[in-house]
Amino acid sequence: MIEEKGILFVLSGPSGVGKGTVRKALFEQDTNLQYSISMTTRNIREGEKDGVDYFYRTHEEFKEMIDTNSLLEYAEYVGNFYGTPRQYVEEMIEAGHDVFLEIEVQGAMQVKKNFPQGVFVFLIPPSLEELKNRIQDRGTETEDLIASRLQEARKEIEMMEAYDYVVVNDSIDNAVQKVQAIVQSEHCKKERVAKQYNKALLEVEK
Ligand SMILES: Nc1ncnc2c1ncn2[C@@H]1O[C@H](COP(=O)(O)OP(=O)(O)OP(=O)(O)O)[C@@H](O)[C@H]1O
Ligand SMILES: Nc1nc2c(ncn2[C@@H]2O[C@H](COP(=O)(O)O)[C@@H](O)[C@H]2O)c(=O)[nH]1
Repeated sequence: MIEEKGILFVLSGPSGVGKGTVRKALFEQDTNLQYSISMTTRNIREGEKDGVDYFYRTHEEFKEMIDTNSLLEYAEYVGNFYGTPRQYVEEMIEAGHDVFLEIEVQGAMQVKKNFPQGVFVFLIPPSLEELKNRIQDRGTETEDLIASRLQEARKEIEMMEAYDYVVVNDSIDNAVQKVQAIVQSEHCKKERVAKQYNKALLEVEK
């Protein structure tokens, strides 16, 4: 019989589009998904918690993770490093759990190269004006950093064709519903493939 592995979902999109907001709302509905907490060298923001929002690390500690091949992917983004701890993701997937990554585009493309069976979802804003308003209203970045993140956003949006799905985050409810539908549909696909495979195996064994 085919071993049931978990599905790796990757959510990307420009900074401020609402990835974290959509993911948190999705996790309130879908308790079967496991969130992979990333490592970062950026400073902790007010209200964030180490080990919940990120594992906050020094540049030296992050470099050590790179050197020991402990990251599934990593990227430098607007002056800081971000990466996905490899062991957690691999163990969860092997054990049959679905894992959810919330990462920027360079990292997502590394995952796509090494783990093409993943499901890649790109979240876009209704407009660039609205994206700017969302980052500004969040109030976590200086004007300079907002400008750098918006500059990155233009490059990132050009990459959306590399993704399996594109979802517009117009309202949070709409976006969550669509991402939830993607998760369910990928599950149905996986179950159908497993059933077909197991049926074919039984035929061969007859
Ligand atoms: N559909 C929406 N309509 C209006 N505001 C939204 C919507 N989705 C998210 N927001 C708001 O936009 C801001 C940015 O959202 P969030 O922090 O989730 O973005 P993000 O993509 O995770 O950003 P980053 O990549 O920088 O971590 C937040 O203040 C959030 O409340
Ligand atoms: N390549 C990766 N990108 C990541 C990871 N964790 C988060 N991110 C992305 O970085 C930017 C900036 O995040 P912020 O918290 O400083 O606003 C954003 O697009 C995140 O999704 C990761 O492990 N790898």
